[in-house]
Amino acid sequence: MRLTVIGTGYVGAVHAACMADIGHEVLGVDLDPERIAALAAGRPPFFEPGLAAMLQRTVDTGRLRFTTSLDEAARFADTHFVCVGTPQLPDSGAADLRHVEAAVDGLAAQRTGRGDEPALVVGKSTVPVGTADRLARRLRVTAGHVDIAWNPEFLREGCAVQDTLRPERIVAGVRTAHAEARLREIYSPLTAAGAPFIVTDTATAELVKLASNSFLATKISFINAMAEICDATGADVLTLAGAMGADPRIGSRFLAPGLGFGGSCLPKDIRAFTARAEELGLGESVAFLRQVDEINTRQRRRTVDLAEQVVGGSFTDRSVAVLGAAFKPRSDDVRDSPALAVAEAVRRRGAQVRVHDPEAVDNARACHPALQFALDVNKACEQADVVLHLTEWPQYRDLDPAALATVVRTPAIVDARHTLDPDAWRSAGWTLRAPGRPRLG
Ligand SMILES: NC(=O)c1ccc[n+]([C@@H]2O[C@H](COP(=O)([O-])OP(=O)(O)OC[C@H]3O[C@@H](n4cnc5c(N)ncnc54)[C@H](O)[C@@H]3O)[C@@H](O)[C@H]2O)c1
Ligand SMILES: O=c1ccn([C@@H]2O[C@H](COP(=O)(O)OP(=O)(O)O[C@H]3O[C@H](CO)[C@@H](O)[C@H](O)[C@H]3O)[C@@H](O)[C@H]2O)c(=O)[nH]1
Repeated sequence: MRLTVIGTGYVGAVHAACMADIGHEVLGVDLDPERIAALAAGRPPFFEPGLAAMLQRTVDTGRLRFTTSLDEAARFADTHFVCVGTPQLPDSGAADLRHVEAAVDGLAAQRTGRGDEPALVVGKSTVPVGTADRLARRLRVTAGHVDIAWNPEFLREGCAVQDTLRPERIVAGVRTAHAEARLREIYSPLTAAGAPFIVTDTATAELVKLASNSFLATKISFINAMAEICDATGADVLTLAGAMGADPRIGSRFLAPGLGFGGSCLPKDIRAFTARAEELGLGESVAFLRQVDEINTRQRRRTVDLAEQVVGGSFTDRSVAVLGAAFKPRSDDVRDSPALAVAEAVRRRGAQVRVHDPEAVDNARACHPALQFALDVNKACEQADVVLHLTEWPQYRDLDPAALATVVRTPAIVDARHTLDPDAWRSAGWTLRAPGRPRLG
């Protein structure tokens, strides 16, 4: 089938490439001409495992093309996936829907009437519950020949290609049988391979996305709240999480304690959900999400405080090495990165900070020009008074503690992600501290 993908960021670029890979003819659209030029040459504008090869392959077959023209998109296909950003508004925390509205209105206005069937606009962006209904009411006034559906995206950065090709579920929020049939046809290669296809109304589809992210965020903050209790009582949060997770009703996934969640989704989505609930007069129903957010932010401060304790109570004249800048491993995305928030706070408290990351240094430097960056771990750790392990890239787990001990000034490390082997580091002469694991200290 022919389809377009409007917005070619982390979601849109992956969706476009995967849809072409499963056999569709796809036109990707973005306002950013540099991004479009890179994609058209088969180069992803960000790091995502597996994407570069897939992009090159699908561009070479001719099934995937790119443009900056919405007009061309409207003429090219009858199905348009909207994957534009829905960032957080600065004051209220609500979702900024400007880009979604511009894309949907633009498509409706430029629709030139291909055949009798209405064009189908499929939202993939994360939006407040009720958005599709509101857009549909608006479109009925301007363009009765456009149908709207919501098909929220659940991919995780770092494994986005696999998540798209083998999704745990496809949620199709539709208003018409025609929209359902079209989405079933588009996703048939994935459903034939076993992906569940859940059909619902658009409001429920929008809510599945917000409720899922809120639940995941709550799980992470729950275990981090337990880490605080562990620090005060001598209990061990890793053993606790392992024992809790062994109960299948609880499950061990998303129960990893440490520095908490960041990125472009969980933090902004719980705030946008709270803002929407308050708008509906239902603030109390999700009041716990404010606590989830607060617990999460507190983990950043706790990590800074722990590091300050390790260097003797003050960062003044101290040199701090930071391992990790991306908000999670296998990504170069630094949006709301907990690691960079900690690095910046440590710098503001007077330390000299040098940050290493395998993929995210360029993005990090652009947002945090006052931090220093190093392209290899040894350079970052040279003469450091403490090393902070803040993003759990697998290569950090494989570091040789004995060799690194010869590079730093003081062999002290804070493992805020709990993926280093404490015994290996301590037997190489390091002091290793980790939040929620007071007995290590
Ligand atoms: N990043 C993720 O892992 C992820 C996963 C699931 C859902 N989401 C949601 O998907 C949406 C997109 O997220 P993202 O991370 O890909 O955003 P992004 O900022 O990486 O990309 C958005 C792209 O849309 C383009 N754009 C904006 N307005 C446009 C317009 N009118 N026409 C064409 N292009 C336009 C921008 O230039 C940009 O390239 C958000 O709602 C987000 O919450 C993100
Ligand atoms: O047990 C855990 C799991 C994750 N994290 C942190 O939580 C954040 C988010 O991680 P993850 O959810 O894996 O990454 P995202 O790519 O942000 O994906 C989330 O947000 C996307 C955008 O909405 C959704 O599509 C995904 O389903 C949802 O997992 C990262 O900072 C992780 O370090 C933890 O601290 N502990």
